[in-house]
Amino acid sequence: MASKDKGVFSLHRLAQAFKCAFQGIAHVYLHEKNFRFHTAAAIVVTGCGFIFQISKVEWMFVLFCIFGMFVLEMINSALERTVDLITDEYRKLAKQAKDLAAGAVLMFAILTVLIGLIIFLPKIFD
Ligand SMILES: Nc1ncnc2c1ncn2[C@@H]1O[C@H](COP(=O)(O)OP(=O)(O)OP(=O)(O)O)[C@@H](O)[C@H]1O
Repeated sequence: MASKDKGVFSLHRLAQAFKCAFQGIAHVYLHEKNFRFHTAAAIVVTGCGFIFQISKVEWMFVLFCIFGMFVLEMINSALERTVDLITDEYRKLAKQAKDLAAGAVLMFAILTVLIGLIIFLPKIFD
């Protein structure tokens, strides 16, 4: 019966899903300083995009980096909370899980910096 109900489209359920998603975004913004740092960086980079009048394709790369960073940071935070929910003891697997997620964020941050340099450095020197 419950699985049947899930298949039925409901505006109320859709609104609930959006509400939960926005609560997640508000939570990560309020509780994760890295997320606030990414937000500040995103505002600066967006400003630079307008100042240097970057092309449509460059905007696509910039937006991909900005939203990719937000998404990864949120997944990292979700994983940290999940691990903390499972154990508050020191566990090798808990360390690996958290370090892997942090490593994924770092990898994307490096990509973001490289793309930023490729787009903005030539314009700065022009
Ligand atoms: N239960 C645990 N067992 C083993 N190692 C852990 C455990 N919890 C955390 N660690 C280690 O401590 C590091 C920091 O963990 P923590 O949960 O404090 O994340 P953080 O990087 O401080 O998070 P934030 O992004 O919120 O600053 C992890 O990357 C991991 O190496």
